Amino acid sequence: MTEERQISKAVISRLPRYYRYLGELMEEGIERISSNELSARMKVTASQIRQDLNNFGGFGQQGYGYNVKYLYTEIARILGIDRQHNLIIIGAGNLGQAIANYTNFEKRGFMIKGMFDINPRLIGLVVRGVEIRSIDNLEQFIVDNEVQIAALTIPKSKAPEIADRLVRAGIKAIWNFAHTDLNVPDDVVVENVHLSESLMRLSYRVCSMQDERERKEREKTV
Ligand SMILES: NC(=O)c1ccc[n+]([C@@H]2O[C@H](COP(=O)([O-])OP(=O)(O)OC[C@H]3O[C@@H](n4cnc5c(N)ncnc54)[C@H](O)[C@@H]3O)[C@@H](O)[C@H]2O)c1
Repeated sequence: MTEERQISKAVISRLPRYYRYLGELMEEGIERISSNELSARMKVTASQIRQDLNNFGGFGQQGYGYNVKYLYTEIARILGIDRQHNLIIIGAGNLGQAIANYTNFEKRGFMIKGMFDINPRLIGLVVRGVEIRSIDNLEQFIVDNEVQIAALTIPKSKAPEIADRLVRAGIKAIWNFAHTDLNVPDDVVVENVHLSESLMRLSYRVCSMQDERERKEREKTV
């Protein structure tokens, strides 16, 4: 993974989208694609695509385009989704159970090994084959199951304390859904997922468009 360290965060953040489009191309039986065709599908400029994909030694060939399967496999390798990651979910409420019920994570190599909660009414229940366990058994479970990633779907007031426990137990990656920023050591990565922030961005865009339409209407009537 040494060469990947130089790739900018912006490029890395775009790779999952390339991966999704390439997967769709493979499903359609398309074996190769030019940057122009990919650009039309993805609605990003062909030069952006060339720049992004050139980071990996240029999978494209003049006059041939990109080999879809090769690019798909390489991006999977770069993202590390060609290997298995063991994952646990902390907080087996609405969101935790929704994540456990989603089957596609396993197809990407993310194996949900266990769920943890403090609610005695939930402990012992099984969600799509994944048992909900007492948080008391967290540390031992992490070691026994070589868990690398923990999804945090607990109230924000509990998140810092649980994050500390996870880090002490050896967790290296936290998928944080709790609405709070976590303080973790440098060798632990956190990916925050906040649906409400995404909705706020959507709100801004829809309101801006509406304001613009109203401004134009007013100009017409003046
Ligand atoms: N990031 C997002 O986009 C997003 C979206 C929805 C909800 N959330 C947040 O995710 C969290 C969960 O939401 P929800 O709707 O599933 O809530 P929920 O109340 O249904 O589930 C929370 C679960 O966490 C458990 N819990 C509480 N303290 C715990 C602890 N110390 N250890 C283990 N388990 C503990 C509770 O018993 C409960 O089962 C909330 O903080 C919510 O604000 C985030």
